[in-house]
Amino acid sequence: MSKPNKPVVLIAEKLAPSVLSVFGDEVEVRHVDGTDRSALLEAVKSADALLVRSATKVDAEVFGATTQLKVVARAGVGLDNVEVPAATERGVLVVNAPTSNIVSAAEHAVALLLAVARRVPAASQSLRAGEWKRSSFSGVELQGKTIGVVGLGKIGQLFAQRLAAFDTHIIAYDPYVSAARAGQLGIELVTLDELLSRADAISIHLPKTPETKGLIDAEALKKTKPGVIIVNAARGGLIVEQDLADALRSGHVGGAGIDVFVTEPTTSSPLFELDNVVVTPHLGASTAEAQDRAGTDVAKSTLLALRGDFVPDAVNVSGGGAVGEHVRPYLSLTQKLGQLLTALNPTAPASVTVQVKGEISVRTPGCCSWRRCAGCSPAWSRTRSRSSTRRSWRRSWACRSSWRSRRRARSSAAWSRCARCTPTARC
Ligand SMILES: NC(=O)C1=CN([C@@H]2O[C@H](COP(=O)(O)OP(=O)(O)OC[C@H]3O[C@@H](n4cnc5c(N)ncnc54)[C@H](O)[C@@H]3O)[C@@H](O)[C@H]2O)C=CC1
Ligand SMILES: O=C(O)CCC(=O)C(=O)O
Repeated sequence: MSKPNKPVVLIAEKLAPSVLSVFGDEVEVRHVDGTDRSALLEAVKSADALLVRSATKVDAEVFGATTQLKVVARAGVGLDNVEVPAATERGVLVVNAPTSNIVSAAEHAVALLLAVARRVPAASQSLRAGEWKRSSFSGVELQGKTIGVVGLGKIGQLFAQRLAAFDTHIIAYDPYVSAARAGQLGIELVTLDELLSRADAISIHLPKTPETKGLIDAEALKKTKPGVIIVNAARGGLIVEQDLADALRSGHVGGAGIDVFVTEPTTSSPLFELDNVVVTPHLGASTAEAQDRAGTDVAKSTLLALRGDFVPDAVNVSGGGAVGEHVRPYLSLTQKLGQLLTALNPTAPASVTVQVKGEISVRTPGCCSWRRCAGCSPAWSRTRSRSSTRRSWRRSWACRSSWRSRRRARSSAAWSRCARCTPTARC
C-alpha cells in the first residue's frame, strides 16, 4: 500500500542491497525495469527520484513524462545514458557516484591488459578442451614497456599507478591535465600522436563525449607501434570497433582487451571472432565493493536532494561539472567554517568571501562558497528552494557568497578559509 507523504524512489536497475539500508523507511521504494520504456515512462510519473545504472536511458522523453521528479541518481561514473542538459532544463538534479567504482574499473583494465599480454583466456580454453599446447601461447612481458594512458583522470591515474609497479614507463595524453600534475605522478604528458607512436600498450580512460567518440579510428591505429595492445574499459564507441578489428586481423595491432561496446547489450561484434582479443560484458564496475559503494553513495545523495540539502556529487550544480576529488575535502572544511561563523555571529552578514590558496585555486573551487553557505545558519537564508539546481540555489540564499583564489601558497598544501565577513542585519 502506498504510504502518503513519503517521497517515491524509483529503482530502474539492479542495485546493491546497501541502497535499501541507507533509505530505511524515509522513502517509498518502487522498482521498474528501466529497459522497458513504456513501463519506465509510466512509473516515473509519480516518482520523486529515479535510480539507474548504465542500461536505462534517461532522456528528454523521461523528463517530459513527469513533473514530480526531483533527482536522477546514476549508481556509477559515466553519465552518457543521462541527458544532463534536459534534466537541468527541467530543474531535475543529476548525481552520480564518481569514486564508487574507479578502483574496480582500473583493476579491470589491468586484468584485461595482462590477460591479452599472456593470452590467459585462450590458453585456458585450449587446456579445458583437452589440449596441452605450451608453444602456442607465448606472450610478452610488461617490464620495460611504455604504457600509454589516454585520459588521465581518476581511473587513468589509478591504472597508471598500478602499471608503474610492473617497471613500466607511463606516458599519458590528456589536454586537461597539467604537465606539473602528471609530473607529480611520475607520468610523462605527451600529445596523442606521440602516445600512439611510442606506446607498447594503450589503455583508454576517457568519458564518451562528442569530442572523444571515435577518437581511436583507422587513422589513429595506423600511427601505433606494430604489435601494440589496446585496452578499453571506458566506453564503447571511443574506439571504432570495425577499424580495431581490421587492425587486429592485419596483425598491426597485437591484441586487445575490450570491456565496452558501441551497442550494449550485445552478443555480436567484429571483435568476437578474433583470437587475439579478450572481451568482457561491461564488467569494469562489477565487484561487490564497487556496487556496494555506488549504492550507498547514490542513496545518500538522493536523500540529501529530497531533503533539499546541498548534494556534493551533483553534476548539474557547479556550472556543469562535478566537484573534483581535489576540491571535495574542502567542501566539508568550508561547511564547518560556515558553522563556526554562524556560532560566532548569529546575525546574517551581507557577504562572505571564501579564500582558497595553492593547488585547489586552479581546480574550480567556487563551489566551496556554496558549501560554506550550507554550513551557515538557516536564519541567514530567506527560503530554501525545493530544487538544488544552480539557478534556484542562487535564489534561495539571501547572503551573498563569493570566492577568491591565490595560486601561490606558503606550502604545497592547499587551504581555504572563510574571510572578509561583513556583518549586517540587512538580510
Ligand atoms: N567499464 C566500466 O564499468 C566503467 C567505465 N567507466 C568509464 O570511465 C570513464 C572515465 O572515468 P573517470 O576516470 O572516473 O573520469 P574522470 O573525469 O576522472 O577522467 C576522465 C579524464 O578524461 C580526460 N578527457 C576528457 N576529454 C578528453 C579528450 N578529448 N582527450 C583526452 N582526455 C580527455 C579528462 O580531462 C579527465 O582527466 C567514465 O567516463 C566512464 O565512461 C567508469 C567506471 C566504470
Ligand atoms: O556497471 C555499471 O553500472 C556501469 C559502470 C560504468 O560504466 C560507469 O560507472 O561508468
